[in-house]
Amino acid sequence: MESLAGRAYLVTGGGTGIGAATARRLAALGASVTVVGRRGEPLDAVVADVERQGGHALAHPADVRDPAAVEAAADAALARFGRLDGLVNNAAGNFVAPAERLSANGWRAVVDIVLNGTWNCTSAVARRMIEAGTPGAIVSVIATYAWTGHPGTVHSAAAKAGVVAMTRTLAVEWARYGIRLNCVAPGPTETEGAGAALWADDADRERVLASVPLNRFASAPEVGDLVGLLLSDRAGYVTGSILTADGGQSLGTQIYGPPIADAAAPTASAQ
Ligand SMILES: CCC/C=C/C(=O)SCCNC(=O)CCNC(=O)[C@H](O)C(C)(C)COP(=O)([O-])OP(=O)([O-])OC[C@H]1O[C@@H](n2cnc3c(N)ncnc32)[C@H](O)[C@@H]1OP(=O)([O-])[O-]
Ligand SMILES: NC(=O)C1=CN([C@@H]2O[C@H](COP(=O)(O)OP(=O)(O)OC[C@H]3O[C@@H](n4cnc5c(N)ncnc54)[C@H](OP(=O)(O)O)[C@@H]3O)[C@@H](O)[C@H]2O)C=CC1
Repeated sequence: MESLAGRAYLVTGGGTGIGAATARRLAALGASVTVVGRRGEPLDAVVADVERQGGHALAHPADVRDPAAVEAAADAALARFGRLDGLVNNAAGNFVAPAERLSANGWRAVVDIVLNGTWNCTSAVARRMIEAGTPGAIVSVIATYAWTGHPGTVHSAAAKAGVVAMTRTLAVEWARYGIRLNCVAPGPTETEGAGAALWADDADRERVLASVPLNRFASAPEVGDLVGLLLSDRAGYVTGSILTADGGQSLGTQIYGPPIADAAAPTASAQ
């Protein structure tokens, strides 16, 4: 099993869903975690949880769209834990809107959080690591529609594609500092945020489920595990890569022969 003992990471969107599960996972692997998000309350709950398990965590409310607030978050993490070994870019905003009805502000809100926010955090954390001579790793949580596209979420698809290009560019540029950058691309994952934004009713959920060959949603902790793996030394030769964990969704569904639902295959479990 990988270990992150003694290391310190910043996790954006660390108060809910995949971000909270990731923060808990990193803490369980021995890392100190600074969780960042706009609302203080969910961040505090994650910190309390980590501390109950004997770990170390800090809540720092900040909007990733605000470069000064992100700089302050990185400073607070350094001041508290004395080092920064990397970052998880997990904060995001999303909603379904037909592109022809998407307002300029709607586009800007999502692209600012996902693309500019990722840059603000990546730049703030990496500059401090470079200055301190600390090698480390950055993982950004994207979505497979960064390369397939996704009708209904053009803002998010375009922004996540930008994060992929940023990751690949900086993986080469910052290799000389020992900083690895990778992405995790989860498929539909059971979280309140995604549920509200993307599959608000049963019919939507069923449609999403039917698009996944493994026929289930991912859980937030299993995505958090993969982030932990990519941050760890077990992935020490992995950089500029995308780890897809989407139950096969981006490969499409069977269109020839009988529908998969008619076959007597068991439902895949999380084990
Ligand atoms: C495979 C699955 C992949 C999953 C990926 C995920 O990311 S899941 C993660 C999911 N988790 C989350 O998404 C959690 C975080 N999400 C959020 O904070 C919000 O959803 C946010 C992204 C809108 C940002 O909030 P904010 O306070 O910065 O912004 P604001 O409220 O001021 O609005 C700005 C503009 O957007 C407009 N607009 C908003 N909604 C809709 C809509 N449904 N329809 C149309 N338009 C909409 C709104 O009208 C306004 O434009 P206007 O009227 O001025 O022209
Ligand atoms: N769930 C899914 O099916 C999938 C999710 N993903 C990706 O996983 C990541 C996590 O999503 P998920 O856990 O599902 O959803 P959540 O809505 O739970 O997570 C989004 C987090 O981002 C934070 N956030 C949003 N805007 C900002 C901002 N401007 N500044 C700082 N923090 C912000 C939110 O906290 P707050 O509101 O307090 O700021 C929240 O904690 C996202 O990158 C998403 O795109 C990818 C593929 C599938």
